[in-house]
Amino acid sequence: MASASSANHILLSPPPSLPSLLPPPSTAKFPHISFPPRNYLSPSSLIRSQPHLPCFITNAAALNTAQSPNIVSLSKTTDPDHTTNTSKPTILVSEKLGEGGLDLLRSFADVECLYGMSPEQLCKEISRFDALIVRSGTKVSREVFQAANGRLKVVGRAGVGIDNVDLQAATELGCLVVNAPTANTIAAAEHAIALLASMARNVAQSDASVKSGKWQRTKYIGVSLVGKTLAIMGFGKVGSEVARRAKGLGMHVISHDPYAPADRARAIGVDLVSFDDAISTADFISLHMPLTPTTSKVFNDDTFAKMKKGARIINVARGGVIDEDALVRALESGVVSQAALDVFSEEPPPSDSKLLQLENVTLTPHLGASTKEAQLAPYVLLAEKLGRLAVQLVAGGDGIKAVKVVYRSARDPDDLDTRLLRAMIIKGIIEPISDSFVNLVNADFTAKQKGLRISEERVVVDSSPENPIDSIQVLISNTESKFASAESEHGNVSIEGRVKYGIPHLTRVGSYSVDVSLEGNLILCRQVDQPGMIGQVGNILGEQNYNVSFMSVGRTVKRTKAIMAIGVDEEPDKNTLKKIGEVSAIEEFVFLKL
Ligand SMILES: NC(=O)C1=CN([C@@H]2O[C@H](COP(=O)(O)OP(=O)(O)OC[C@H]3O[C@@H](n4cnc5c(N)ncnc54)[C@H](O)[C@@H]3O)[C@@H](O)[C@H]2O)C=CC1
Ligand SMILES: O=C(O)C(=O)COP(=O)(O)O
Repeated sequence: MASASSANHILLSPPPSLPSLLPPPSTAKFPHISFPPRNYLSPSSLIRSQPHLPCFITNAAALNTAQSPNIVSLSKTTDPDHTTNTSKPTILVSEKLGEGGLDLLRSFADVECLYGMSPEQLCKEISRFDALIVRSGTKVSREVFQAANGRLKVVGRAGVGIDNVDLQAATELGCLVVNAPTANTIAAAEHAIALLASMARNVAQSDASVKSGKWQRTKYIGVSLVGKTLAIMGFGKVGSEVARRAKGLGMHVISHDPYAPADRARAIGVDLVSFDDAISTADFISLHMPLTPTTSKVFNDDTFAKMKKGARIINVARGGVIDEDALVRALESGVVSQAALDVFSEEPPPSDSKLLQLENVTLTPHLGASTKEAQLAPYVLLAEKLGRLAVQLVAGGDGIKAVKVVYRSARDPDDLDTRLLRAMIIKGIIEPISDSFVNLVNADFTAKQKGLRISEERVVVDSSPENPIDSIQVLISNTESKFASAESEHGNVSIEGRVKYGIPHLTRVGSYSVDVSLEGNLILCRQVDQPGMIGQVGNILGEQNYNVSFMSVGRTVKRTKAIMAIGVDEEPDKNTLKKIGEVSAIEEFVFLKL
């Protein structure tokens, strides 16, 4: 998949069987790295909000490090005149990212956030930076790469679409471009469905009408979705999620995508059809292809003319795939009866854009990726916490040789890219017992160096396909636990966790079920399952003013043995822990720092 062509370039072509963000074959020369489709575990959210790692490092993990000179050199910064060396790389963030993400970037780089720059300002500033992080609002043009004067090594796109980055110029000028293609997939799909349903029922229009004092029940009679045909144009990550949801609404779903595998579509009950068949038979047309030279203005006078009269269009992809003047004409003539648009060829659209004036158009300001969930990476956090917890359960910690990770998910195992999770588990295991700083780039290498073998298993389970992962289990074999109850029947130290309501939870220790959020500190006790245990331990902690944040009791058989998981805000002193250990019904206990 990856190949290096010269000292300064990382060249990647999409995996042969997978659709890429870019149209094959010409883009194989671009230095853009894309991940397999339907990988919900990408680090997009990291860069957006809680990054343990920035996106460009993440993407570099797809490569052999020997093939990634740009990444390697990022840690050594030279000014444009090559006169001074600084120890930290410099990163320019030109659009808003979450504070957690910025903090992490700041831990290894000098980060400057300059939001709302004009193109001229960006060109003026860029030569001071080794890396640039953008979202969809910054145009990284040839001029920007040229103005960088050779210093800019990587452009990280915190999101999917990389149409705002001049990839050709990046290639020519030796700059790596990476994106984070998956964390906002669900957000974008849900937004498409929101627009589909609200358009069909005139929600935005009637809302404005009621708020202006009117009560127009007849004017806003809508159309039903059930039994209608929806054409998904671009059956990639977002498109296929829209398809799943539309099937749930009782729609007949077809799709056009020249590169999508038919069996993947069939598995969701979607027929892949030609472009003309899709647009001529659909009642609703939802756009999910990338903006490329091939797809630019692919919806134009000619194609609108082929549509079923009165078709309705949703665009959560890119404004540029539609010729907006042609759309206005189609809307005015009734060829297209309604449109719901999240994206525009120019953002924000100019105030005199006709699209802003037509009542049969619903508009949102590029909100596709803007959900709280798309900005978080709870699974990544879960993975790290499980690693951290597992290592603390091992007697003598650093003797760990083999770790097995079991990912349970309703999704096809081939769709589960676990690189980031594996890296975070390794980080969680290694960092507490060594001085190493582990990130996605060096995780596998560091594990190998420490003689740690990591094996992974993906198990399909019957759970909600909405969740990328149902649970993650970390097993450490050939070792003794300092908390014997954490050992499974096969003698492995075993813990399991899930993301619940967006928060990582510990759900199993050994063969005991528990249910505690992985925050703060944790005391695990095994005791005789009898009344009054929670009170006794709670009192000991309370007497010393230690605040208990949660408690959960798990047992295998009633009135025999139970595990109590107690969350505490602060680390109890030795004396308090000793007192807990002296409670007669408590057989063993361990204090764990999360
Ligand atoms: N509104 C928003 O906030 C968001 C917008 N997006 C946009 O959605 C687009 C799709 O995102 P993903 O599904 O993650 O990308 P993806 O790469 O998984 O899917 C794109 C699909 O389009 C197909 N395609 C390429 N050329 C085509 C053509 N001429 N006709 C039909 N299909 C074609 C590809 O084969 C691929 O299957 C992104 O490129 C981005 O521009 C993505 C996330 C959020
Ligand atoms: O990820 C994408 O392609 C998007 O369109 C989201 O853009 P944003 O990061 O919200 O500016």
